[in-house]
Amino acid sequence: MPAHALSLSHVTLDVQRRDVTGRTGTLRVLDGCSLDVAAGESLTIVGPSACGKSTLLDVLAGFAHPVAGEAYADGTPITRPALDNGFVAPAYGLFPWRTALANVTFALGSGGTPEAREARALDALDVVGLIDVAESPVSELDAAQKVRVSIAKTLAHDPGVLLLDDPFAGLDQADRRLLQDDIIRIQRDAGVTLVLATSSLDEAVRIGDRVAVLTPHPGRVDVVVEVDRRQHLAAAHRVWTALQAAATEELRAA
Ligand SMILES: Nc1ncnc2c1ncn2[C@@H]1O[C@H](COP(=O)(O)OP(=O)(O)OP(=O)(O)O)[C@@H](O)[C@H]1O
Repeated sequence: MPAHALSLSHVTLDVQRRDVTGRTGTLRVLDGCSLDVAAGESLTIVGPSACGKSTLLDVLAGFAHPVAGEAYADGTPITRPALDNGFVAPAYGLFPWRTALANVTFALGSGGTPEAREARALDALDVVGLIDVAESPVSELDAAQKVRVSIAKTLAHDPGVLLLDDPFAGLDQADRRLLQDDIIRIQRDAGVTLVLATSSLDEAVRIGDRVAVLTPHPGRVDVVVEVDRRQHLAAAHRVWTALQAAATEELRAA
């Protein structure tokens, strides 16, 4: 599948919330967010907790719908989830009693022959480095391997886009590093457009060609920092400065 270009144009999104007294109210989660991601580019999103990173990914995945503005894939409005708009579901979406191979094959649905589905699933498991444990039940895999199965489930659909929501949170530092390197390789080899939300500044700068910094309450795209690989530290410093400014603003507003 060719990579898709994504864009958000002045996206504003509200959710209905119920407070402790049972009264419902409207919370503005995203406010006028605009962002362009070129086909084949890798963009990471970073920002303080609850600033709207997951919601922004949900809009790109077609799971959440703006009250104003629009999200586009290759210029076409994103109105519902599409399989080639590959959202990587968290690892807890796996069937633990099934093998890694069965989990990935199951995710492919019923199209084509069982042999063709199995071949695609094996290819995807090979890409994420799990061919040797393809026949192991997911319950026997470690946390990092479970994340890899989740990525394989999405890759098996040959998506034009990979959307990842803090996929490596909770993994230890070494596994996290290995998975970061792998996602960089997978994105380059497959040529997909990658959008990854993360709570880690280091991860954002390592993976992204550009890093979008979100400010909270409501979520706004504050700055987008271009990452020059030769000037890695300079990019990290610019993202950190933007994050500090967002945190200071939040403290003042509180
Ligand atoms: N469907 C919903 N119902 C109620 N509140 C929601 C809903 N979706 C998002 N929110 C609220 O919107 C805000 C932003 O949530 P979101 O999960 O997008 O932020 P985030 O940056 O991904 O957070 P974190 O880094 O903690 O995962 C939060 O205050 C959250 O509680």
